[in-house]
Amino acid sequence: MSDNTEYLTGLLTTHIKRTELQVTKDQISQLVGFVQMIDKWNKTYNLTSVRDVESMLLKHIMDSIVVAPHLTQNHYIDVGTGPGLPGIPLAIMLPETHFTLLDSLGKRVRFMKQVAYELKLDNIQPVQSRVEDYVSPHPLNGALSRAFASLNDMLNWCQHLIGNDGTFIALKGQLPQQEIDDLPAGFAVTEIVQLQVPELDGDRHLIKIVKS
Ligand SMILES: C[S@@+](CC[C@H](N)C(=O)[O-])C[C@H]1O[C@@H](n2cnc3c(N)ncnc32)[C@H](O)[C@@H]1O
Repeated sequence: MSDNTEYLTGLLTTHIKRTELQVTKDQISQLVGFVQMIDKWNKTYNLTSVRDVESMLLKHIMDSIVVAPHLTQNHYIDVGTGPGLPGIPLAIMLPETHFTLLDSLGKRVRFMKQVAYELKLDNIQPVQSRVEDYVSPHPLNGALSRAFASLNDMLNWCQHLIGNDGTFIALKGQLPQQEIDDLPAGFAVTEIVQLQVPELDGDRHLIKIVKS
C-alpha cells in the first residue's frame, strides 16, 4: 500500500484553511493518522460506511472538528461513538479536555484503544457499554452524540450521567424541529448553532440542551 500521508496532510490543511479553526501541524498529523487507521481497520472491523479517505476527511474529520469551539467544559462523554466520532478528532483538537468514548460494540472499542496507543492520546477513555447501563466513575460535564439516536432517546438514555449543571449536545443534519418540539419534560434547548463544514452539502446543526 502506498504511503498517502503527504497527500492527506495537504488535503486536510486545505480544508482547515477554509475555516477559522487553529490547528497545529502535530494535530493535523494526528488527525491524518486517525483517518489512516480507520481506513486500515475498516476492511475487517466495518467501522464506517464511508469507504474512501477523501470523504472520511470531510465527513468524519472536518464534520467533527468544527464542533471544538463549542465545547467549553472539562469532561464529556461521547455516546454511541462508533470508531470515535466525533470524540477522537475533538480530543486531538482539545488536549486539555477529557473524553469518555462509549460504544456497545467491542470491536469498535478495541479499535479506539489502539488509536489511543498509536496516537499517544491520553485524554480519551474508550469504554464498552450500553449507555443506559453505564455508571461513570468520574463526574461528567456534558454528553455529546452524532448519528446516535433521536433527541428523546438520547436524553432518556443519558440523563443519569449528567448533573443539573451539565449540557447535552446533539449533532444533527437537518434541524429536527419535530424532535425539538417533542423534547421530554424537564429539558430545554438553550442554543442551536448552524455549523459550516467546507465542501459538505446539506445542513449541519449543533443543539445544546440542559435540564430545566
Ligand atoms: C450510526 S453509529 C454512529 C457512530 C458515530 N457516532 C458517528 O457519528 O459516525 C451508532 C453507534 O451507536 C452504537 N450504539 C447503538 N446503541 C447503543 C447504546 N444503547 N449504547 C451505546 N452505544 C450504542 C452502535 O454500536 C454504533 O457504533
